[in-house]
Amino acid sequence: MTSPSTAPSTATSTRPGDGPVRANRLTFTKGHGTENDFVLIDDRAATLDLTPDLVRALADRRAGVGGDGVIRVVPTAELPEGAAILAAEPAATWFMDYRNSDGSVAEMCGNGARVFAAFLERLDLAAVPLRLQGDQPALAIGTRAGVRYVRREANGWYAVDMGPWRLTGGDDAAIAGADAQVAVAGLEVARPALSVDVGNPHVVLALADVGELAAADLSRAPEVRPVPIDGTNVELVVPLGEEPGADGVAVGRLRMRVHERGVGETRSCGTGACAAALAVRTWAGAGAPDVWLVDVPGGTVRVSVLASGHVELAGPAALVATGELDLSTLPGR
Ligand SMILES: N[C@@H](CCC[C@H](N)C(=O)O)C(=O)O
Repeated sequence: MTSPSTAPSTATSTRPGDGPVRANRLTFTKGHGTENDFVLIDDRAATLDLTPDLVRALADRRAGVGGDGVIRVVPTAELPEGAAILAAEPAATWFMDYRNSDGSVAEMCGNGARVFAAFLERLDLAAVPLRLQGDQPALAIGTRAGVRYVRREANGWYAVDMGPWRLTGGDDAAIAGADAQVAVAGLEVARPALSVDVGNPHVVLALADVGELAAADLSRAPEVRPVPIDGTNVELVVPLGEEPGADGVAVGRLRMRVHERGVGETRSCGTGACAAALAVRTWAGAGAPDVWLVDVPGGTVRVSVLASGHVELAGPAALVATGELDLSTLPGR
């Protein structure tokens, strides 16, 4: 993404103008960001009817390809929300159509945005006019939460400007440090928690130590009160203190597990890492670090609170396989 010449040109399995399905076989790529894994579909021709049933079948880990979600590349102009996105940013020509593994639609996926950028590079679709973020070239992408900008770092990580964030409960929640109660199986009492909106909804609760974090049973959805109307992602965090960053400025660190809306427990959640860092930073008060390393079961991501009022997520993205799925083998087809 730093320049068109860095985009790999191999394994482009769909020709421009083709749909992803030929002879009832769907071409897909499998990718992950810190083991939050996705089935990626090149639908640049916007011909695929990505129904909830098809999403569930693709994401099925036994009868399908398997993934926490499905991500479709589609021209932004083809989406109902596309006109508003393109009016805000004409360079956001490609839209990340993200679906949870249960078939539901979500506004945003942070790990998915990095993997989406890597997939656009693989497809040679990332050499669109790049926008400057500060002095860095960045790829603009359309999402249901609005335009997002992705840039490549020297270490190969992708950094996503995740846009504005807010504590859902406003100043009162910031002062109290909580606006919800969450009961988690395996933990004895319900805990106070802080709701954070980073384009999609999150509720973050702090646990005493890594022993408690390990004891939490996330095979069932935590019970959140008051019940969020649209559901929520829930992050369990253990703050691990501060450490010196590369430039000598203190960096915060925390460990996190997550139960994702529409999925279940996953090995990483990018928006969840942002929400977790923002909650822990709020609890820590004035002088807390702006940069946080978030350790998740699938690796580590970096969250930075930007002076612009946005939050940035950085981490790896990997494309691990490309193949064809025989759609006639899927249930109901
Ligand atoms: N894993 C994603 C978040 C995906 C959406 C989420 N499950 C929701 O329904 O809001 C991430 O990396 O952010």
